[in-house]
Amino acid sequence: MATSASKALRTPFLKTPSFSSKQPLTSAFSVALGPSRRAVKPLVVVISAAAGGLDAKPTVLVAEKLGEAGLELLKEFANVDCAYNLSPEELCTKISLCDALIVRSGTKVSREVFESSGGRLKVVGRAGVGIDNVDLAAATEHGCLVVNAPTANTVAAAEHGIALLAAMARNVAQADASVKGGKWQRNKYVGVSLVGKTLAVMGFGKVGTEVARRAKGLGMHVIAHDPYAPADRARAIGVELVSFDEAIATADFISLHMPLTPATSKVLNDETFAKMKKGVRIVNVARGGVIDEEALVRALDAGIVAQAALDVFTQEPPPQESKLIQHEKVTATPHLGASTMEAQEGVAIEIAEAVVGALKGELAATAVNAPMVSAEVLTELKPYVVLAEKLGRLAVQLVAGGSGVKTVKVTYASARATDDLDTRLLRAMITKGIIEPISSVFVNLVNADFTAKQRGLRITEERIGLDGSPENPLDFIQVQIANVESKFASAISDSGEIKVEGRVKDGIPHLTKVGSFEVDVSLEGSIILCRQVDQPGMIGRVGSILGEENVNVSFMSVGRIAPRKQAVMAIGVDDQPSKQALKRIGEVPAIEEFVFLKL
Ligand SMILES: NC(=O)c1ccc[n+]([C@@H]2O[C@H](COP(=O)([O-])OP(=O)(O)OC[C@H]3O[C@@H](n4cnc5c(N)ncnc54)[C@H](O)[C@@H]3O)[C@@H](O)[C@H]2O)c1
Ligand SMILES: O=C(O)[C@H](O)COP(=O)(O)O
Repeated sequence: MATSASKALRTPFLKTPSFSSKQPLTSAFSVALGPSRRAVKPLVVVISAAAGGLDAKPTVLVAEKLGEAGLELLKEFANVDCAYNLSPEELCTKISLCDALIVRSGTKVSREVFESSGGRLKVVGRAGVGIDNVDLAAATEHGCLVVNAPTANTVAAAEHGIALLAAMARNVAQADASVKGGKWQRNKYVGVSLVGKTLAVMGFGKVGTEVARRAKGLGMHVIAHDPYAPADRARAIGVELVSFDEAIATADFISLHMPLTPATSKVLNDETFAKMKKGVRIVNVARGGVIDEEALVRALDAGIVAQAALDVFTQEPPPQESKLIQHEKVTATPHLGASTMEAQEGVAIEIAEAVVGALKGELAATAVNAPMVSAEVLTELKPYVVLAEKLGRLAVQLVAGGSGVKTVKVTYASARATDDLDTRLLRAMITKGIIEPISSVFVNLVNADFTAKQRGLRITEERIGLDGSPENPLDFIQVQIANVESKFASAISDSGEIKVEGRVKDGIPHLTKVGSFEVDVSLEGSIILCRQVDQPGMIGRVGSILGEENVNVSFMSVGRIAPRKQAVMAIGVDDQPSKQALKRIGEVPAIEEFVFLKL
């Protein structure tokens, strides 16, 4: 609680916003391996999640079958509730008792799920790649981290794609059904060869790349379309990246490997089927929604598409009477791409480690809805992260009640090149520091920008380039709040904003400027700021009041404009002073205003 007195305004102990008790925010890294197996180390920020009390274990709801090794890992750290085939209503009811949720593709993690969690759900783990069944916007708005397991099922999906490609080309499934039906139709099931044929891989990511590699081994000519894939990665395995139109117009086989997004939804439709080579064959192990399924039935009937092999469907399971799955030219499997023993074991371990790591606030798995910050950068920024949050907390507590905080300017002074200083984490922590003391909202790296925007808080960032050694990422951080009045008038800078500035010294964040006054107090415990007429004995007088009131002083510093003129005294205290102690400080004749700020 911030408390202040301004003799000029005669408003001692202004009522200020209270702190809500929230779970602590800790930072963690996560590590993901991309298709090139290069380590990418995204940062995630999650909350220790023992909602049942400090010592209670967190609860993880596993809503779809997960490999045993993953469950064992989870059980070492959390209470694990395996509850499969929950209805949406049952999931919403259960979720309020859970800190983490693990799903595969069969569970819709809708906005209602996040709303029903009452803020307890901190991590959603998707045991697989596709996160189209998770409402990411809702997760972000609720500060819930979403992690996935992006690498463990890549090979399984690619192998299933190749299996479908070959099975389709040689009518394996249809011929098998025919033999089991007592027939021997050798002429009916004459297939087509793969060798020498052109395969268009649509989506040249992890699975697409592995499919391309394998198809080349089968002697196919492989082209790929992916607007975001680097050409050199394709070239390295002898694949040419081409436009969408060229890919679909020249391919004998098309294999789909892009995510389902607004841009890829129904990307194969009447119009695009019409541009394909007559007799093209299509494999889909990506997502059903990338194909307009009714248009595919028309294209199959018209002979534009000779055959399709589908592992995924718009609706899963598809209705039994679906013309598509009943079509004799269609081979269908029930979303089996990731379903190998090896992949499921790998996915289970990958997601369990990610979720446990996230719940612990340690190294966690891949964050889907948080910015990526490398592990090295995070280690380096750690003390500045603390500084950023504390400066935000200080600045907002200096705002006079009734002044709405709308515009915040953050200045980073650094000798580093602009592209060598990632400030997203710092901005998120300043946002947290500013918003949390004045609301009941929980802010973390996941929802900081969203929460600021929602509250109409505009945070602008500016860099001051310094000469000198770029050894330290930052020299100082300055937070300014414009267009507000302050309950501590001395915090207003010459240009009219509340201004606080801080530096990291020996790994400890320090407050080094308030308004136009230089101070130096470590940002630990709480702070009392006093403006006084500079004169001998002030430190002693305030110090003895605090001593008599049993408040331990950790630090004291005086910043003044000139000897015997106005000065600001910053006092670091370990304990919260009583109202009586603050009243006595306010009664010291030379003190013109003071404020108590909780960090
Ligand atoms: N059937 C299964 O069981 C199964 C298993 C694993 C993955 N999948 C699905 O396969 C797909 C690919 O998975 P991944 O691990 O390779 O993902 P990935 O992110 O590594 O690759 C996806 C690629 O698609 C590209 N892309 C995005 N938009 C595109 C567009 N408009 N056109 C073309 N390319 C586009 C991306 O640039 C990326 O390179 C996902 O939809 C995933 O859910 C299915
Ligand atoms: O996106 C994925 O990882 C695959 O579609 C696998 O989904 P599943 O975990 O439901 O098998």
